[in-house]
Amino acid sequence: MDEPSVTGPLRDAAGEGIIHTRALTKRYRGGQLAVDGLDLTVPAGSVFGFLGPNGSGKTTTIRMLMGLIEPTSGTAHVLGHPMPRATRAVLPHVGALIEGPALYGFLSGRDNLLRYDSADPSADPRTRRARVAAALDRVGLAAAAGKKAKAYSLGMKQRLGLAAALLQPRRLLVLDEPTNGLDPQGMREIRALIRELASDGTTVFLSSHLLDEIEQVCTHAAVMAQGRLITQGTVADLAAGMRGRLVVTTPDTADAARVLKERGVGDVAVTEDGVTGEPPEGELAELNAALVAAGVRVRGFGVERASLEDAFVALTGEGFDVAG
Ligand SMILES: Nc1ncnc2c1ncn2[C@@H]1O[C@H](COP(=O)(O)OP(=O)(O)OP(=O)(O)O)[C@@H](O)[C@H]1O
Repeated sequence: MDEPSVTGPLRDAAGEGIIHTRALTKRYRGGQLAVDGLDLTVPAGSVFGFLGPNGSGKTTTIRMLMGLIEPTSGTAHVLGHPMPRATRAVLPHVGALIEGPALYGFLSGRDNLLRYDSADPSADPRTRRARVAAALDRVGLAAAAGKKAKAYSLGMKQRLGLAAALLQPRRLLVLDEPTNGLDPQGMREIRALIRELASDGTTVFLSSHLLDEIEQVCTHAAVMAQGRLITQGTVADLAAGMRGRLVVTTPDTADAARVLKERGVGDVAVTEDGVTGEPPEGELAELNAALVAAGVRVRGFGVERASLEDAFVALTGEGFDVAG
């Protein structure tokens, strides 16, 4: 048996990331190329957003990372070990919430976790009750622990799934669309919980098709489209790569548009309450002064930061118009 054992501190192998893939590729039997030559590096301690529209290959990638399916070609390392070869050694250090938690509706939240933990050969039965109580507390389900899971809201079920992932100390949490199907309040709660989990050093890898979710929660992101990696980096760098947009709020839109064009501003567009354009290379204050000198009543003036959505559209040439 040449399966590597995970002893001592798990490595961020040679600084190569908690997750590291090279040319990772999956072609399903039907011929569908779901993941195509993926090179992914997830830094230790990051909250890493894996972003892409439905069908872009996120779940397939996660299933390869977790050793659930074999890649067609390429390699994947998790915590410094090759997957799927080291699956049994690596998975006890990874908390995963993939495709919704599998719950028994007739059991209470607490009993679901007790049952889940007792199915884990690496879990110590002597500390089981205490660990279950701590995990329930962590996700804010202590008060509802005795309720049957079928009476839980979707958000509570999702929290219970997270609690299951937290029953043991984890180096890495892998969450596949953790807020899918939740209402805005439920989404806020799960996002706050993810931030909190990350603040104690756990690396979190989460997939999402929601750009604003990635912007709110993640330090790093990778963008997928049609099985291919479009870009990866810090969220700040991805958005900063975009130049943003000049926004002038004014009732005098025609005059404002004329002045901006005269001053060489590109892509000038009139909106309901003003004019927008490409940010100028030169001094912003001079442009503002020119508007005022031309009698334009300027009520707001500035460059709006580009969003990750702008970055995505610019990178892929597509909108990010996918429904929940
Ligand atoms: N078991 C399978 N057999 C054949 N094709 C598959 C299988 N699973 C996924 N696919 C296809 O592979 C592509 C990528 O799917 P995948 O589920 O990885 O994308 P995703 O980004 O996770 O999307 P979603 O958010 O909808 O799950 C899709 O075209 C999908 O139809």
